[in-house]
Amino acid sequence: MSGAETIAIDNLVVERGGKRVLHGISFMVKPGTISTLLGANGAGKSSTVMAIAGAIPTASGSVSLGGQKLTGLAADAVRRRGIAMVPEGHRVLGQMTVEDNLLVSVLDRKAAARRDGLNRAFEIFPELQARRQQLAGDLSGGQKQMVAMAQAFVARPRFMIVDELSLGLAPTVVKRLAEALTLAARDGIGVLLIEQFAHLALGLASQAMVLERGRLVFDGPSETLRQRPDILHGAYLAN
Ligand SMILES: Nc1ncnc2c1ncn2[C@@H]1O[C@H](COP(=O)(O)OP(=O)(O)OP(=O)(O)O)[C@@H](O)[C@H]1O
Repeated sequence: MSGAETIAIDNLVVERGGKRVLHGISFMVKPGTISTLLGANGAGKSSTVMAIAGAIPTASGSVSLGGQKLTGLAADAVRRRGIAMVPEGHRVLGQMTVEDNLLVSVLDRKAAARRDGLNRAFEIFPELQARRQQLAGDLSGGQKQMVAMAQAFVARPRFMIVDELSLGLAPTVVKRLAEALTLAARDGIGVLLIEQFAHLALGLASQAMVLERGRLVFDGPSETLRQRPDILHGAYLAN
Protein backbone atom coordinates (compact mmCIF):
# COMPACT_ATOMS: atom_id res chain seq x y z
CA MET A 1 0.00 0.00 0.00
CA SER A 2 1.22 3.51 -0.77
CA GLY A 3 3.27 5.16 1.93
CA ALA A 4 1.88 8.46 0.67
CA GLU A 5 -1.41 7.71 2.46
CA THR A 6 0.24 7.36 5.83
CA ILE A 7 -0.36 9.65 8.82
CA ALA A 8 3.05 10.92 9.90
CA ILE A 9 3.55 12.50 13.31
CA ASP A 10 6.88 14.28 13.27
CA ASN A 11 8.61 15.69 16.33
CA LEU A 12 5.28 16.76 17.84
CA VAL A 13 5.42 19.05 20.84
CA VAL A 14 2.25 19.91 22.77
CA GLU A 15 1.82 22.19 25.75
CA ARG A 16 -1.25 22.28 27.96
CA GLY A 17 -1.87 24.73 30.73
CA GLY A 18 1.66 26.12 30.21
CA LYS A 19 3.22 22.68 30.74
CA ARG A 20 4.93 20.61 28.05
CA VAL A 21 3.06 17.30 27.83
CA LEU A 22 4.52 15.89 24.57
CA HIS A 23 8.25 16.33 24.09
CA GLY A 24 8.75 15.81 20.34
CA ILE A 25 7.21 12.46 19.47
CA SER A 26 7.33 10.84 16.02
CA PHE A 27 5.50 7.81 14.66
CA MET A 28 3.37 6.71 11.71
CA VAL A 29 -0.06 5.20 11.25
CA LYS A 30 -0.32 3.13 8.08
CA PRO A 31 -3.42 2.27 6.04
CA GLY A 32 -4.88 -1.19 6.55
CA THR A 33 -3.06 -1.59 9.85
CA ILE A 34 -4.01 -1.36 13.52
CA SER A 35 -1.45 0.58 15.57
CA THR A 36 -1.82 1.06 19.29
CA LEU A 37 -0.59 3.86 21.52
CA LEU A 38 -0.03 2.65 25.07
CA GLY A 39 1.03 4.35 28.28
CA ALA A 40 0.04 5.07 31.86
CA ASN A 41 -2.58 7.63 32.90
CA GLY A 42 -1.24 11.07 32.12
CA ALA A 43 1.46 9.80 29.73
CA GLY A 44 0.03 11.94 26.92
CA LYS A 45 -2.11 9.55 24.86
CA SER A 46 -5.21 11.77 24.76
CA SER A 47 -3.07 14.85 24.08
CA THR A 48 -1.56 13.04 21.07
CA VAL A 49 -4.97 12.09 19.74
CA MET A 50 -6.39 15.56 20.27
CA ALA A 51 -3.43 17.16 18.52
CA ILE A 52 -3.84 14.85 15.51
CA ALA A 53 -7.57 15.62 15.41
CA GLY A 54 -7.02 19.37 15.50
CA ALA A 55 -8.78 19.66 18.86
CA ILE A 56 -5.79 21.24 20.66
CA PRO A 57 -2.94 23.33 19.21
CA THR A 58 0.59 22.04 18.75
CA ALA A 59 3.61 24.01 19.95
CA SER A 60 5.89 22.64 17.23
CA GLY A 61 6.39 19.65 14.96
CA SER A 62 3.82 18.41 12.51
CA VAL A 63 1.07 15.96 11.69
CA SER A 64 0.59 15.17 8.03
CA LEU A 65 -1.45 12.85 5.87
CA GLY A 66 -0.01 11.73 2.58
CA GLY A 67 2.61 14.46 2.84
CA GLN A 68 -0.01 17.20 3.36
CA LYS A 69 0.10 19.03 6.64
CA LEU A 70 -2.84 18.68 9.01
CA THR A 71 -1.25 20.77 11.72
CA GLY A 72 -3.17 24.00 12.22
CA LEU A 73 -6.38 22.71 10.62
CA ALA A 74 -9.61 22.84 12.61
CA ALA A 75 -11.12 19.55 13.77
CA ASP A 76 -13.78 19.67 11.08
CA ALA A 77 -11.21 20.07 8.32
CA VAL A 78 -9.19 17.13 9.67
CA ARG A 79 -12.36 15.02 9.62
CA ARG A 80 -13.01 15.99 6.00
CA ARG A 81 -9.52 14.73 5.08
CA GLY A 82 -10.74 11.27 6.10
CA ILE A 83 -9.76 10.95 9.76
CA ALA A 84 -12.64 9.83 11.97
CA MET A 85 -12.49 10.01 15.75
CA VAL A 86 -14.22 7.55 18.03
CA PRO A 87 -14.35 9.36 21.37
CA GLU A 88 -14.21 7.58 24.71
CA GLY A 89 -17.17 7.40 27.07
CA HIS A 90 -20.01 6.16 24.84
CA ARG A 91 -20.95 9.66 23.69
CA VAL A 92 -24.20 9.78 21.70
CA LEU A 93 -26.97 12.32 21.17
CA GLY A 94 -29.54 10.76 23.50
CA GLN A 95 -32.63 12.56 22.16
CA MET A 96 -31.95 11.46 18.58
CA THR A 97 -32.55 8.05 17.00
CA VAL A 98 -29.71 5.65 16.36
CA GLU A 99 -29.94 6.33 12.62
CA ASP A 100 -29.83 10.10 13.07
CA ASN A 101 -26.80 9.72 15.36
CA LEU A 102 -25.06 7.73 12.65
CA LEU A 103 -25.78 10.37 10.04
CA VAL A 104 -24.66 13.48 11.95
CA SER A 105 -21.11 13.47 10.60
CA VAL A 106 -22.16 12.99 6.96
CA LEU A 107 -24.96 15.53 6.61
CA ASP A 108 -22.84 17.44 4.09
CA ARG A 109 -22.59 14.38 1.81
CA LYS A 110 -24.79 13.37 -1.11
CA ALA A 111 -27.71 11.00 -0.36
CA ALA A 112 -26.01 8.06 -2.12
CA ALA A 113 -22.85 8.47 -0.04
CA ARG A 114 -24.91 8.68 3.16
CA ARG A 115 -26.77 5.49 2.23
CA ASP A 116 -23.57 3.69 1.33
CA GLY A 117 -21.96 4.67 4.64
CA LEU A 118 -25.03 3.69 6.64
CA ASN A 119 -25.14 0.30 4.91
CA ARG A 120 -21.50 -0.36 5.74
CA ALA A 121 -22.08 0.59 9.39
CA PHE A 122 -25.07 -1.77 9.61
CA GLU A 123 -23.07 -4.57 7.96
CA ILE A 124 -20.50 -4.19 10.70
CA PHE A 125 -23.02 -3.68 13.53
CA PRO A 126 -26.21 -5.52 12.49
CA GLU A 127 -27.46 -5.19 16.07
CA LEU A 128 -27.83 -1.44 15.46
CA GLN A 129 -29.91 -1.90 12.32
CA ALA A 130 -32.69 -3.48 14.38
CA ARG A 131 -32.60 -0.44 16.68
CA ARG A 132 -32.24 2.26 14.05
CA GLN A 133 -35.42 4.09 15.09
CA GLN A 134 -34.78 3.76 18.83
CA LEU A 135 -33.61 6.79 20.83
CA ALA A 136 -29.86 6.50 21.37
CA GLY A 137 -30.31 7.61 24.98
CA ASP A 138 -32.26 4.40 25.70
CA LEU A 139 -29.39 2.11 24.62
CA SER A 140 -27.03 0.28 26.97
CA GLY A 141 -23.49 1.61 27.44
CA GLY A 142 -22.14 -1.05 25.08
CA GLN A 143 -24.68 -0.27 22.39
CA LYS A 144 -23.89 3.45 22.71
CA GLN A 145 -20.20 2.73 22.14
CA MET A 146 -21.17 0.70 19.06
CA VAL A 147 -23.09 3.77 17.82
CA ALA A 148 -20.01 5.94 18.44
CA MET A 149 -17.86 3.54 16.41
CA ALA A 150 -20.50 2.97 13.72
CA GLN A 151 -20.66 6.75 13.26
CA ALA A 152 -17.02 6.63 12.19
CA PHE A 153 -17.72 3.84 9.70
CA VAL A 154 -20.58 5.83 8.11
CA ALA A 155 -18.07 8.52 7.16
CA ARG A 156 -16.07 5.91 5.15
CA PRO A 157 -12.82 7.25 6.62
CA ARG A 158 -9.26 6.53 5.60
CA PHE A 159 -8.22 6.49 9.26
CA MET A 160 -9.99 5.86 12.54
CA ILE A 161 -8.67 7.03 15.88
CA VAL A 162 -10.23 5.19 18.78
CA ASP A 163 -9.79 6.68 22.25
CA GLU A 164 -10.10 3.98 24.94
CA LEU A 165 -11.83 1.04 23.32
CA SER A 166 -12.68 -1.02 26.38
CA LEU A 167 -13.27 1.61 29.08
CA GLY A 168 -16.14 0.49 31.32
CA LEU A 169 -17.51 -2.03 28.81
CA ALA A 170 -18.45 -5.70 29.20
CA PRO A 171 -16.07 -8.22 27.57
CA THR A 172 -18.70 -9.32 25.03
CA VAL A 173 -19.06 -5.71 23.81
CA VAL A 174 -15.30 -5.20 23.70
CA LYS A 175 -15.05 -8.33 21.55
CA ARG A 176 -17.59 -6.91 19.06
CA LEU A 177 -15.75 -3.57 18.91
CA ALA A 178 -12.42 -5.34 18.44
CA GLU A 179 -13.87 -7.39 15.56
CA ALA A 180 -15.11 -4.18 13.97
CA LEU A 181 -11.61 -2.69 14.08
CA THR A 182 -10.16 -5.81 12.47
CA LEU A 183 -12.76 -5.44 9.68
CA ALA A 184 -11.85 -1.77 9.34
CA ALA A 185 -8.19 -2.63 8.82
CA ARG A 186 -9.18 -5.30 6.30
CA ASP A 187 -11.10 -2.55 4.45
CA GLY A 188 -7.82 -0.61 4.18
CA ILE A 189 -8.56 1.80 7.04
CA GLY A 190 -5.60 2.76 9.21
CA VAL A 191 -6.56 2.44 12.88
CA LEU A 192 -4.88 4.16 15.80
CA LEU A 193 -6.08 2.57 19.02
CA ILE A 194 -5.62 4.12 22.44
CA GLU A 195 -6.22 1.49 25.07
CA GLN A 196 -5.50 1.17 28.76
CA PHE A 197 -5.31 -2.64 28.63
CA ALA A 198 -2.05 -3.42 26.89
CA HIS A 199 -2.87 -7.10 26.58
CA LEU A 200 -6.05 -6.40 24.59
CA ALA A 201 -4.39 -3.79 22.40
CA LEU A 202 -1.34 -5.91 21.61
CA GLY A 203 -3.62 -8.78 20.61
CA LEU A 204 -5.33 -6.54 18.05
CA ALA A 205 -2.58 -4.28 16.76
CA SER A 206 0.38 -5.16 14.58
CA GLN A 207 2.26 -1.99 15.53
CA ALA A 208 2.68 -0.50 18.99
CA MET A 209 3.99 2.73 20.47
CA VAL A 210 4.58 3.31 24.17
CA LEU A 211 4.47 6.78 25.71
CA GLU A 212 6.17 7.54 28.99
CA ARG A 213 5.73 11.05 30.42
CA GLY A 214 5.27 12.58 26.98
CA ARG A 215 8.14 10.71 25.32
CA LEU A 216 7.99 7.69 23.02
CA VAL A 217 9.96 4.82 24.57
CA PHE A 218 8.95 2.13 22.06
CA ASP A 219 7.83 2.09 18.44
CA GLY A 220 7.78 -1.25 16.66
CA PRO A 221 5.94 -4.50 16.07
CA SER A 222 3.45 -5.53 18.80
CA GLU A 223 5.07 -8.95 18.82
CA THR A 224 8.40 -7.41 19.85
CA LEU A 225 6.72 -5.48 22.66
CA ARG A 226 4.97 -8.63 23.88
CA GLN A 227 8.42 -10.14 24.32
CA ARG A 228 9.66 -7.05 26.22
CA PRO A 229 7.42 -6.80 29.30
CA ASP A 230 10.13 -4.66 30.94
CA ILE A 231 9.30 -1.75 28.58
CA LEU A 232 5.59 -1.88 29.32
CA HIS A 233 6.19 -2.37 33.01
CA GLY A 234 8.49 0.64 33.08
CA ALA A 235 6.00 2.81 31.23
CA TYR A 236 3.09 1.90 33.46
CA LEU A 237 5.07 2.54 36.62
CA ALA A 238 6.51 5.79 35.33
CA ASN A 239 3.67 8.17 36.22
N1 LIG B 1 -6.93 20.40 29.89
C1 LIG B 1 -5.69 20.25 30.38
N2 LIG B 1 -4.99 21.33 30.82
C2 LIG B 1 -3.76 21.19 31.30
N3 LIG B 1 -3.09 20.01 31.38
C3 LIG B 1 -3.74 18.92 30.97
C4 LIG B 1 -5.06 18.97 30.43
N4 LIG B 1 -5.44 17.71 30.09
C5 LIG B 1 -4.39 16.93 30.40
N5 LIG B 1 -3.38 17.62 30.91
C6 LIG B 1 -2.07 17.10 31.34
O1 LIG B 1 -1.41 16.60 30.20
C7 LIG B 1 -0.66 15.44 30.53
C8 LIG B 1 -1.03 14.32 29.57
O2 LIG B 1 -2.41 14.00 29.77
P1 LIG B 1 -3.22 13.10 28.75
O3 LIG B 1 -4.66 13.18 29.13
O4 LIG B 1 -2.82 13.41 27.38
O5 LIG B 1 -2.66 11.65 29.12
P2 LIG B 1 -3.27 10.22 28.85
O6 LIG B 1 -2.11 9.34 28.59
O7 LIG B 1 -4.31 10.29 27.82
O8 LIG B 1 -3.91 9.86 30.24
P3 LIG B 1 -5.38 9.35 30.60
O9 LIG B 1 -5.38 7.91 30.26
O10 LIG B 1 -5.46 9.62 32.06
O11 LIG B 1 -6.34 10.20 29.78
C9 LIG B 1 -0.95 15.12 31.99
O12 LIG B 1 0.11 15.62 32.76
C10 LIG B 1 -2.21 15.90 32.27
O13 LIG B 1 -2.24 16.32 33.61
